Amino acid sequence: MTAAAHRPVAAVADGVDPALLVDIRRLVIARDGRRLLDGVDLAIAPGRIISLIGPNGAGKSTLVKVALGLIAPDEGTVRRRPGLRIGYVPQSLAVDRTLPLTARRFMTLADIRGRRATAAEIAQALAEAGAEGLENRSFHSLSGGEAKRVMLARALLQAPDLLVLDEAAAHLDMPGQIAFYRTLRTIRDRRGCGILLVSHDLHLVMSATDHVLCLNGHVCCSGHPDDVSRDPAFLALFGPMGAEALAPYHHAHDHVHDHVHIHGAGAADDCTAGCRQTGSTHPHS
Ligand SMILES: Nc1ncnc2c1ncn2[C@@H]1O[C@H](COP(=O)(O)OP(=O)(O)OP(=O)(O)O)[C@@H](O)[C@H]1O
Repeated sequence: MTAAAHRPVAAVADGVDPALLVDIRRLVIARDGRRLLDGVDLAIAPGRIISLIGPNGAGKSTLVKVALGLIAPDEGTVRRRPGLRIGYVPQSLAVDRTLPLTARRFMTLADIRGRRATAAEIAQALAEAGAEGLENRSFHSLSGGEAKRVMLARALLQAPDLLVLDEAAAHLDMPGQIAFYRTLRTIRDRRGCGILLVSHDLHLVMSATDHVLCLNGHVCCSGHPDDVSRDPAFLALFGPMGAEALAPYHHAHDHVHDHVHIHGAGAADDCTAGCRQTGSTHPHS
């Protein structure tokens, strides 16, 4: 964590919705004279699953770091609900394979507000994450899917108001991804927590998400998955394969990009074709 992580973020004086877990407005993050994020709004309410999608280098991880409080905004405001508890599930963990480490030990590496988790709490969290009975397994022997669920269980120990998952379904096969997203929805339903996902898996993201934010430095489009899937900006970014992965959607764009996007296979050369911004994730906008 950098020194910037400890800098206080600006508070929004007016129009604050105290129910929001995270409230980001007109965010600018600039590095080396380049705006990595430009004018981004993101509001995360309890009980909502929000997915960040976008091509490589779109700023998804940067936005997550801002939401987590690891990066302070250069412009704009970031407000987190006072006392907000965040559970973070990384894409993967680099754990020294020479270290003997059971799943239980792994889960106690982080304190729960100054104390160690009890065996019962660990068992309960593992069960909720769909990793029941893995306590005594070597962490290194777990499959990608099992390790992901143990990391989710560890995040649940924090009784999070907000779960943040970076590349939630990475390293999981299709059945594993479907099952994992189903687990996330169950957790959301049971706990009422907000969930912020970063994912490259358009199909699953769309099927499991309440709200999608399509980033490419700025918010290209956002809204319900059905709507985003018909947005010309989305189609320009992700091309025919993206269009196939998603239901058609309606969205008007009123800005024209002045830069070329990084695209996946089959994508258009850029998203100047009708890419005009009207979308916002913010209920106040
Ligand atoms: N500290 C930094 N200094 C300069 N540039 C940075 C810094 N951090 C990130 N970037 C750049 O900002 C852009 C966005 O990076 P970021 O990791 O947020 O994208 P991403 O959408 O998560 O990408 P990916 O899908 O490839 O993981 C990239 O071009 C990256 O090189």
